[in-house]
Amino acid sequence: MASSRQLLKSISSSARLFSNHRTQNQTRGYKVAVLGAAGGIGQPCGLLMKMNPLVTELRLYDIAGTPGVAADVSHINTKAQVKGYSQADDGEDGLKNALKDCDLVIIPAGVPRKPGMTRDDLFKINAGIVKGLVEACAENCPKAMLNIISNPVNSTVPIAAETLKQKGVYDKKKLFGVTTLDVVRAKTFYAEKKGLETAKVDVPVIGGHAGVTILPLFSQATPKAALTDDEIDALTKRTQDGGTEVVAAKAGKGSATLSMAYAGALFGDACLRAKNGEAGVVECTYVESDVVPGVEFFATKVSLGREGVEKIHGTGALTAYEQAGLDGMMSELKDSIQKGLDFAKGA
Ligand SMILES: NC(=O)c1ccc[n+]([C@@H]2O[C@H](COP(=O)([O-])OP(=O)(O)OC[C@H]3O[C@@H](n4cnc5c(N)ncnc54)[C@H](O)[C@@H]3O)[C@@H](O)[C@H]2O)c1
Ligand SMILES: O=C(O)C[C@H](O)C(=O)O
Repeated sequence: MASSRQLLKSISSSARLFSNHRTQNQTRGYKVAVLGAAGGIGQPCGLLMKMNPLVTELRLYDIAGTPGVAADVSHINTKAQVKGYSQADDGEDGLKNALKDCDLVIIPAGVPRKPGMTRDDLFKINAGIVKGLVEACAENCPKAMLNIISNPVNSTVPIAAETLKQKGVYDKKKLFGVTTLDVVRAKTFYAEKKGLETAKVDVPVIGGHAGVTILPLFSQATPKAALTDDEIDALTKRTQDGGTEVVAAKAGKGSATLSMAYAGALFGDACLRAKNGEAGVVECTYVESDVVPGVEFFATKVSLGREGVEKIHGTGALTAYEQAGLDGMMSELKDSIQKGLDFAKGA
């Protein structure tokens, strides 16, 4: 068992995940808000963003409960100043003040799945929550990068895009659906299967974030390891069903929270590093894209820069199995995008 000294050492070296680049770039400080900050994802995500040296102000917003979360997180001895805002304590000003001039807004607000539900079953409640929060972002921090975690991501990102358009502040370079957890899972499952060092593994995941729309590209995984067709099929299905695996294991107590907070903090950090001028920041993310004809939003590898999306990469060469996966997701992805756009347009 690790001694507490070893444990602390390992936590601080994970914290260096967030700080390796800072010797080369002049470090600026950024204002970051987490909306839904008292929730299962919001609390650990707030904690991880408090550990990020690029964050100077961390605003934690939820309907209720955020003053307690903020007081707790604020005692951690890193430089970010933490403040909690809630509708219950601050009324309408809570959200406004949480968002004022933010550089990055991370949104895990909304209800999670229970066993037997699809992500689309969350649309009824979460669509309105995301629309309302994005309207407030448009009014209070129109230049912020927005990281949308709330499900169904395939629809909530189009809702956010349309909402920002209606407010006259849409910048497609700054709106991201967070699909990092799919990448995290694909890397973990591939490394476990092939006995590889997990930290050195990369697996791109394209498409969207629900069932068959999640398409891991094991043909492009690095380091390369031989995989049989059956292994590829099993790894692909496990990645697509990763969220459902957690929902089933939690047996009615929600969906992935800790691994999502980790993934959300990694993606948030990538946005901040790019904003801070670090070169070569590339992440898979669901953005407005013309890589695949017929769908307006799609996840592939994206190079990030100071202003957000710098370059959207293509899918790369696909195997016949992957091409079939891409063809097979199109109608679901199209429908989910249209559903989001229609909702935001009030159609
Ligand atoms: N993108 C992904 O990969 C991914 C992964 C896991 C979960 N999720 C999604 O993230 C969302 C949150 O999951 P969770 O487990 O944290 O749920 P949770 O219920 O534990 O927390 C959600 C929080 O959002 C808050 N909230 C609701 N409406 C709000 C509003 N209008 N303003 C501010 N806060 C509001 C709630 O009060 C609650 O504290 C769900 O929709 C879930 O499906 C996405
Ligand atoms: O599966 C869910 O409902 C939550 C999330 O989208 C996940 O992939 O874990």
